[in-house]
Amino acid sequence: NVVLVDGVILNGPTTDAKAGERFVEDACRLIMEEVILKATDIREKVCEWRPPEELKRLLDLELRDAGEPHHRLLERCQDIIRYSVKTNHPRFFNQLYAGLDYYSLVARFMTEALNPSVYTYEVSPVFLLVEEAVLKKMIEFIGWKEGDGIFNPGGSVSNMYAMNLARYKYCPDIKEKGLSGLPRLILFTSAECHYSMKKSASFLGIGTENVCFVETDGRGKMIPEELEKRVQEAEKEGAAPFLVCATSGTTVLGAFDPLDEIADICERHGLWLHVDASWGGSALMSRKHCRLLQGIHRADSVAWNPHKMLMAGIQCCAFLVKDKSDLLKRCYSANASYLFQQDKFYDVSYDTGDKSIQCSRRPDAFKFWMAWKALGTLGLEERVNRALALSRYLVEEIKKREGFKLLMEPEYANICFWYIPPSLRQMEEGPEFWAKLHLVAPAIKERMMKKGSLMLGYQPHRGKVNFFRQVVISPQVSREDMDFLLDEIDLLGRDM
Ligand SMILES: O=C(O)c1cc(=O)cc(C(=O)O)o1
Repeated sequence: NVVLVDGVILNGPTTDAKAGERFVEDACRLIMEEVILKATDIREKVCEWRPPEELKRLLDLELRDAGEPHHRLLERCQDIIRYSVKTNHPRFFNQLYAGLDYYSLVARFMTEALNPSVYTYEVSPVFLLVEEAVLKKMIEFIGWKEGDGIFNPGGSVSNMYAMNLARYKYCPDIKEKGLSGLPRLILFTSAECHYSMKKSASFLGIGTENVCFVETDGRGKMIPEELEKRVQEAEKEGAAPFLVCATSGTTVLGAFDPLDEIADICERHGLWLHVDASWGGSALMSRKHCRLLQGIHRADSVAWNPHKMLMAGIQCCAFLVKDKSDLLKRCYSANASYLFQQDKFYDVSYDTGDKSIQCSRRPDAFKFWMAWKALGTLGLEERVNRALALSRYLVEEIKKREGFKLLMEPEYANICFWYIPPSLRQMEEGPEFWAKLHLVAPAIKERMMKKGSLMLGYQPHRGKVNFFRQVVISPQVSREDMDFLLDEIDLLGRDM
């Protein structure tokens, strides 16, 4: 007997599971062949550049009334892969993330298929325990005996959490009473800090005018004496300093702030110390390089993104808090009765989702856990050490090559340099020289993307004209790739 409600047949399932399963199998085969097997093949192009208007036509993005047959969908999947940048490619150096970790990729496949939301133990028993285990281990590497934390959708969100948590610690009433009646809160960070400091200050209603950008030295490191001076000035003005955000591994230069000296100042003035180690935090896994973050155990909170140097797959971002009480939960919880029932049959302290500003949340810790489980701490340490050794190799090669000029001696995996084409090499380094040099990197970048041979970031930075920023991360990158990088830039730019 057919059951009809509002003209809809309710008997039996409607989706054709068999067809769907076949589509999944075909699509997985396509992904294996077109992405994974080619991911590290340097004969493949890093990108298949097309201008936006042309790409819109090629992809036929319009959504229509009628669906499309599977064979047509598979063709579209092929196009989408073809025109997507191959961030796994050994010569993708464009961002602070790169490369393919096979173990974290499997974790990503699994969580996409399982599709959990990490708010309660009842829905995500495994992934909540995985998150707890990973946070615990990361806290150990920071040097805290215990603490708290949560995985966030981005390092910017972690920095926002830190700012809000520091403010909440400073005046807990804000959660209920809001901003009215607050003193003029001031936070301090370095002139090299991540742009999410400004985003966070505006988003949280602190105001970007109340972010004090402390001067840095020639290598991009915050000057403690300058910080002390700015804090005292703010106190004299009757403002309310509450937070210092230091950076371990700045975005462009890869600079590490002197954390011990900064922590001394925070202790003296009773300020929350947040360390944005989104990029540099991974050096904590290396016994050789962890000294870059000397003093990080004195921080009140840390942002650390395993999706960067440790290749856990975008996004994988931990926000860690030294306070082991339930400060994080008190600050963010809203006790939704339909998720965080207190009368459940199990220990509800495992329902950790209320520590987050999010409701639905992806199991991002699992990507990192799988890679860590596969490689071990020693394998991850080796990954960091190799990336920094390869960086050192490149620095020495640049020093040997005519036409390449380092901005500075790097501390980490960011190698910033100019390429000076032969036409400019005899010019005196005056305004005209710099004006002409400013045009070189963007032009070489255009040529490399249209050729698909390489992707490397460039930027102007604090008065310096456009320069390249090479970032070394992936174990699939070889010395030969470093040589290729310099050869290719010279090949693409020598006629400029
Ligand atoms: O997560 C990243 O890969 C990332 C985050 C940034 O803020 C900036 C950059 C970058 O400049 O490449 O990368």
